Amino acid sequence: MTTEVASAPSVTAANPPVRRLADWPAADLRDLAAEHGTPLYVLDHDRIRENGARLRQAFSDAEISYAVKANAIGSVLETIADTGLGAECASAGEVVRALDAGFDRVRYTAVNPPGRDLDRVVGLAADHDIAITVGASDTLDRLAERGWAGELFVRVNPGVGAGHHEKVRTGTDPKFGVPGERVAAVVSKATERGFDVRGLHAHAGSGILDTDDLDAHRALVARVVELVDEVAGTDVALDAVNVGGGFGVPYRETESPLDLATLAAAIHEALGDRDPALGIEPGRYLVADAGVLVTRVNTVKPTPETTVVGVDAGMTDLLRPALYDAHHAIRSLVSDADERETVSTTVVGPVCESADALARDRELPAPARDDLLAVGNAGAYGYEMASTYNSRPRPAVIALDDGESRVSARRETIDDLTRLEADR
Ligand SMILES: Cc1ncc(COP(=O)(O)O)c(C=O)c1O
Ligand SMILES: N[C@@H](CCCC[NH3+])C(=O)O
Repeated sequence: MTTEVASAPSVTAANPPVRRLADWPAADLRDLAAEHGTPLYVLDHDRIRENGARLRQAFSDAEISYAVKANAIGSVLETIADTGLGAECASAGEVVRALDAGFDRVRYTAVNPPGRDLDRVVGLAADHDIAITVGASDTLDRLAERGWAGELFVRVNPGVGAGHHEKVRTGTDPKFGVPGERVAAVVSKATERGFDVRGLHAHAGSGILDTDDLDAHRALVARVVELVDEVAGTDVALDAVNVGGGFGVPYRETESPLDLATLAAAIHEALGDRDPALGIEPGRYLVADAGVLVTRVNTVKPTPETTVVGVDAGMTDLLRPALYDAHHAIRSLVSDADERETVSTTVVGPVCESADALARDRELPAPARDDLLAVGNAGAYGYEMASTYNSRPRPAVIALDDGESRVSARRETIDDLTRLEADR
């Protein structure tokens, strides 16, 4: 079903590098909540296209693959596939969903891949453009056993980690990538086995925003280049490097957006006079500010420390605050917000865990029962990391597209929760 919305959230010709929560029209979000209930994810596909356009402009010479893990809803994937980007996938499930959505180029980054995933991806590669990135010598053996002879990247552990939280700094975590001193040996093994080794891959982490961390991008590229040179010493010429994703977006009002042109220049400078085919694989950057989570206030409880505002979305809908202490902007959608006094609040969900808070110590117009609140930057790693813990059905997802809204994912029901269980 499609519904007209009064006005699509502002899509300006200028394509600003950031869209703040305040830029979303409250009346439209209230209408959508009235029609579809809460909690509700709203994803603006026009904004996703804008984010893609800025990336393509800054990295016009690079192969850009969308990291599907940021948001794998079919309608989002279709929108991104239509812009001509490729897909970076972390599992066979993501590969299948990306191909179904129409991506014609897939990069599968196999992290400790289950055999079932390798079987599926190798099977699909017979008919599709799929390259596989391996981060362990064992994965080469397991691919050879399956008769794989396609395009391959070797993921290196760059020893350079960056990102918004220690749990997302993969570049220094030995779980990810081949250690530097083993890279040349793994590349020669892959070549001897007859794989079409295209190049090296590295990823520093996720949510890299500030200026210091641009240095992390430079250091990562410099390390990859060093390893490409080392491999060249063994007479294998690599013609591509993929420097991963991790491009951050501002979650706080005080943060500035990443300057993509500066980032692209830093990467090119670090590549030096070599001219390998450059690949990048951003996820968050495409979808984060294209999404909000709309939630309704159920309880308001004044306490000596704070006003506890109980809403109907929690860590099962948006895990990031509980998992990473991530900051998401939060805003009242009531029409008389300006007339209310401001109070200090802690916004909590309905889950039986003290980690279940969406925001702590936030000033909000005094919330009342049934008010609607919006949580910003919910388009990346939001619905994707939702769970049914506490037997809570997952929220619905609405797409805004060219002035219309449609359901991208229906609200899960309590009956859905038991659909995998055997008959008793
Ligand atoms: C290998 C790889 N590529 C790309 C990404 C996308 O990261 P982001 O969404 O921060 O751009 C990730 C996630 O951190 C990743 O692990
Ligand atoms: N899930 C993380 C990003 C991790 C990306 C995967 N390597 C987040 O919400 O910030």
